Amino acid sequence: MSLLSTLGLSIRAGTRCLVEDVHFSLAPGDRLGLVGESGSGKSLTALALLGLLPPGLVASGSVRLAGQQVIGRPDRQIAPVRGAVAAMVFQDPRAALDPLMTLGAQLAVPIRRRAKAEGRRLSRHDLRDRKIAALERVAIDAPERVLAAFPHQVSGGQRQRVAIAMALACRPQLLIADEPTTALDVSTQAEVLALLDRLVREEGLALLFISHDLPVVAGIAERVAVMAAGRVVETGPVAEIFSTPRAPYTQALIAAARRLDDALGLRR
Ligand SMILES: Nc1ncnc2c1ncn2[C@@H]1O[C@H](COP(=O)(O)OP(=O)(O)OP(=O)(O)O)[C@@H](O)[C@H]1O
Repeated sequence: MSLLSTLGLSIRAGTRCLVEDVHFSLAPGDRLGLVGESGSGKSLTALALLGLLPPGLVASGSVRLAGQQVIGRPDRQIAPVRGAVAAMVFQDPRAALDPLMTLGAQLAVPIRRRAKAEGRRLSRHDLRDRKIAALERVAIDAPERVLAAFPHQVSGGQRQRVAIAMALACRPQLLIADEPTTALDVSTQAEVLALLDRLVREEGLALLFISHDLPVVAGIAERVAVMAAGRVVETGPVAEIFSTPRAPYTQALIAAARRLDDALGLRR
């Protein structure tokens, strides 16, 4: 059974259609990249998958998450499915983190929620051990210091690592990562991508990785869906999309990536 499947997913703001007729599916452990230029509808698609569209936007069609229909269901019915199955990492970890709470207090929230779902009570000692283990899992040096810090007191890369640790603390089956490295400098981007790649592999997670950057997507996903102007224009295995892109928009994306490689002297 698919973990996530969409069929004819459309999103409207009044009479304006922002996303149209999107369909794809993810089985447990699959890694799908959703690529497209800014404004093509990637983020709205991701939000609609979890029933998290902002007010004023309306989704139609079908989204099934772990067998449950998301579209048209009230949030109180979707929230437990969402919490048990999926977690999301965003472009700007500052938006996902509370600036007035220490990172340790924020990390405690999903750890406690997970323990409660498993019917366990955590002692202060257990909670601390789990917080440290969660930060070690995302390769944070000096976890004690990071737990005591507020978000502005650590680097952008460390903030994103904490956000990833919080997402994984829910023990999801599916991780949705929306431009998770775009706000980071180039060397930190590479480190966070390598970390995500390792964690997804080790935990056997399904991954929906969203980016405007086709080479980045190609490095982490097995299949790619290319979006342009609110529609999926092409879907296929990464190697096939690179070697024989059919849609003119995909051809242009690949040509642009190759020109950049040439300019940087990365291709011979
Ligand atoms: N709340 C909203 N109300 C109306 N239109 C919106 C709203 N949010 C997004 N849009 C519009 O929907 C379209 C798709 O936006 P979306 O954020 O999904 O694009 P994206 O591909 O994720 O782009 P980016 O990479 O820049 O985040 C854009 O034209 C955007 O302006």
